[in-house]
Amino acid sequence: MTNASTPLQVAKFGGTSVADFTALSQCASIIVSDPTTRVVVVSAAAGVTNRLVELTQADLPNNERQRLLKEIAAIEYAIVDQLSGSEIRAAVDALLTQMANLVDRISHCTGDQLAPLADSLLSIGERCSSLLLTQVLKQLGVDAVNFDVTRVMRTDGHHGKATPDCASLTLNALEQLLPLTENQVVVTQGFIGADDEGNVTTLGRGGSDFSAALLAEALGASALAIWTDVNGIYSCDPRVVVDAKPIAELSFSEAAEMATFGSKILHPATILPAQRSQTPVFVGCTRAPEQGGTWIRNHCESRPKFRALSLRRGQTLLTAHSLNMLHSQGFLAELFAILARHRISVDLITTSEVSVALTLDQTGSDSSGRSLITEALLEELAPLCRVEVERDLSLLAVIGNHIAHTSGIGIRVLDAIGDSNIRMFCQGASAHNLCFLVASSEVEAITNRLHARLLN
Ligand SMILES: Nc1ncnc2c1ncn2[C@@H]1O[C@H](COP(=O)(O)OP(=O)(O)O)[C@@H](O)[C@H]1O
Ligand SMILES: N[C@@H](CC(=O)OP(=O)(O)O)C(=O)O
Repeated sequence: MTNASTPLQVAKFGGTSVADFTALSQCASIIVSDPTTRVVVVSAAAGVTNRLVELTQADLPNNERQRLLKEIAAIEYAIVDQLSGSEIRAAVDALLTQMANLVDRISHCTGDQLAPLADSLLSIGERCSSLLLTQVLKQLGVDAVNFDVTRVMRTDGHHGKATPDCASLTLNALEQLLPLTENQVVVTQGFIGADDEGNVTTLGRGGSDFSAALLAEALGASALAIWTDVNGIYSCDPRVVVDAKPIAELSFSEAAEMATFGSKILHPATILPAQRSQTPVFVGCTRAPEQGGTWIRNHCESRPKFRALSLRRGQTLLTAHSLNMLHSQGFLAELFAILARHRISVDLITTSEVSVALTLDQTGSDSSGRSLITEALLEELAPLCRVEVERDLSLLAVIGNHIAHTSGIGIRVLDAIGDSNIRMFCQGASAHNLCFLVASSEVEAITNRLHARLLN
């Protein structure tokens, strides 16, 4: 643990915050404005990880491959061109050469070799950003050092969605990273780690928030700041509800519910380490830090009945039908064991006498972007039950406090849903949310009606 008299803040900057030279300069001025910011975690520049994900496909046509490589190089060199010194250009050259070599190896590889190469390739975006931000800071006269996070972020070997080993991370971070913070600002990468053998792993899409929260916990940080493209957490995604309101203060449990139910602003796993270590989390806008943002803490003054709406698109409803389920024991255990073998965790669940409907947890979904429902899974389920899969659904969650114990909520929610068809409705497991699945084509209209009725 750090000494309480020398507070250390971890700041994380997301993709849009490191997208170009102007954005990086804004990150630098935020870092400089608070001398307690000693550890900085960065994501890949906006659009880079999406392109790298496309490049992980072994069968991508060569012209597509070349186009994507050029687009990534253009993003990184547009920043390098604004920096002085030949060393930074040489360092970026080396990373981009490594990227091209990995893409070439991926195009010739099959089976099990693909996943480790894909993670090494995905790591290039974050590696470029940390190099570039370090240089921007140095040019401002800040003593900054680029730190390879794979030295400390130990994970299991599950490529694409690796699980961090918090005990190893803490030991490594206290030994190798913390001492550097005494005299320098340490700039490092989110999203990536390494297994016991040193192979690069990734924590799942959007995983940089999670990396930053884990590092903050490991270092005993006084606060974690998540800098992004909005000035805090709103009562709903402002891209969906234009009159969504910023929230000044949230409790850890409210923020965790929001993140879990799809508020993209925070990776779903971010709150857990912060809550465990009681590290306050600030969310603010890199472009406009003076506007303030949202503080997430253990206790907060207000505990409104309705706090926010979260929506998660791209949901898949899997319904397993089997007459063997009727009055039998162990059917669900068998079903869940198969799902567990395929590393799928179940999100929502409802049952009838002969069927069980469930949605799959896409928390920090696999970096490859592949569907969780694979042919191998369906083959294994076939002898147990008939499976029906429905796609293009969205999950809408009402997040608040003591919702389960408040009369009259159901009617208000159903009234806002109107004539639309609901594919699943869940309430009761948590006292603080109520959620339902609807067709994706209708979710925005329903969200706006619900926001107007419950949150305006
Ligand atoms: N409740 C919410 N409040 C604020 N932003 C939200 C919310 N839900 C979703 N978002 C979206 O999250 C985006 C920021 O997340 P993300 O794009 O992952 O940022 P970054 O790249 O900085 O990590 C915002 O632009 C906003 O559209
Ligand atoms: N670059 C990774 C990790 C990440 O967290 O990015 P962002 O902070 O921009 O959401 C991704 O796009 O998944």
